[in-house]
Amino acid sequence: MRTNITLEEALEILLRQSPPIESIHVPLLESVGGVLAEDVFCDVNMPPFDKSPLDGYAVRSEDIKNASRDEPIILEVVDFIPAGYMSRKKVSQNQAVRIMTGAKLPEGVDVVIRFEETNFTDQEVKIYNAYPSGANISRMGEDMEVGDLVLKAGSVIDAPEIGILATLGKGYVHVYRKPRVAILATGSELLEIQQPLTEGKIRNSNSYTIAAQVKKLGAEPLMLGICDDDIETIKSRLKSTLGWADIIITTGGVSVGDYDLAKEAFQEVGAEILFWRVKMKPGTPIAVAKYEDKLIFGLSGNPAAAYITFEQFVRPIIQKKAGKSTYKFMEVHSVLENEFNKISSQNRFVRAITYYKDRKYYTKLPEKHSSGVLSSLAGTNSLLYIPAGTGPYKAGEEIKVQLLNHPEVL
Ligand SMILES: Nc1nc2c(c(=O)[nH]1)N[C@H]1C(S)=C(S)[C@@H](COP(=O)(O)OP(=O)(O)OC[C@H]3O[C@@H](n4cnc5c(N)ncnc54)[C@H](O)[C@@H]3O)O[C@H]1N2
Ligand code: MOO
Repeated sequence: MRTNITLEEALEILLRQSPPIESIHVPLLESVGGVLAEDVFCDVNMPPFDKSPLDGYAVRSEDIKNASRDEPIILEVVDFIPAGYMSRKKVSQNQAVRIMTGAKLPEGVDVVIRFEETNFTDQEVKIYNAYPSGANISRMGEDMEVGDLVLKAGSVIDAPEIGILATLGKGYVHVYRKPRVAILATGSELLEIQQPLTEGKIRNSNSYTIAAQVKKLGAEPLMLGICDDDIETIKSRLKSTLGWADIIITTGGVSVGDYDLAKEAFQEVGAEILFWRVKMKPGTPIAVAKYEDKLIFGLSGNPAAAYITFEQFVRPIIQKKAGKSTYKFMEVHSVLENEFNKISSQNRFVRAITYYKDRKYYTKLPEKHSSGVLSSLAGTNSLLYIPAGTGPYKAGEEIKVQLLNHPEVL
């Protein structure tokens, strides 16, 4: 078992252990939020024909090359083409067709002129300007061409991707199955959230915070409830979910206390501990084990430590298992608005609120930031990264923050 490793080493070990899970075939709209498991190539030109992007008149540029305000060119209107219909006529010299947005251009024309720039009757149209050949025409294939790689495996499916897949006629799509994440809160001090508080007890908030984090990533959480600091109970809860879950997260019981039993329980159900303790604050005592192709994360019971270590370690693994091709946060340089005096011998993440104003990022830190404090996480959207040995930081200094709601753009 490796211990006291760096953040980078921990992530490398975890990413190595996390191939994507299998793909499934789902109806198009059910794929929203999922990750595409196949490269999608275009098999139809879009648009499939040269079309008019305007309501107006399709004409021959040659006929109108001498048009001016004082001496407009008059063309004979020989047809009318609504979208969805096509003209059988070939447009000849000094002729025009009235055409609607989206309609296929008839043979012979090479310019479309919007209504507002013309004067017209049913029989003829007056043109006041010359236009170069090709003006106001949407060319066949200008959006997508046959053979184009339009969506890459690993892309997250959002509304635009759904539109593209619909354009290509895909009623069903291959996506990676959502990772299943079981969550167990260990600690004899814990009560279910509906229970009234009794002496020495607190409610289990961690499972809910983590289930929300899992849900936000598009994965499937399953809360296994609370369990006493009793190794047999922890083991039986783990065993009951090893068949279902791709990832198990426990909170509490990973430090060095008499009742810190998580690691032992992981080993006794047959999992191999990959590492215990990472050089970071908060959440140092994190333990991770591997059981077949599943990972078991033992996170600190401290609510903010659990939240932050989830973001650093569990989130990238859920994303990688879900088939995503990016699983880092966007990192930006930002101006610190308040001072941060703590000097740490370990890398530290501090919850923060980061905003953008006048072409700069600014970051403010809530007053409370200890790993046992949950309340000040509310409203935060970023983590200030403090490398080991640096600090104190003064207000106005430039610092680096991770934006928790923005993935890195490749
Ligand atoms: N002698 C030492 N003691 C501790 C050390 C150490 O190095 N030496 N490390 C400290 C650090 S740092 C952390 S972090 C904690 C981690 O401890 P555990 O992971 O074993 O967590 P617990 O002791 O079970 O709980 C910590 C704290 O969080 C509360 N908690 C637990 N579960 C929940 C839950 N589901 N919802 C809300 N709150 C929860 C729990 O009551 C404790 O107050 O160890 C330090 N000790
Ligand atoms: O590692 Mo602990 O979460 O700092 O208190």
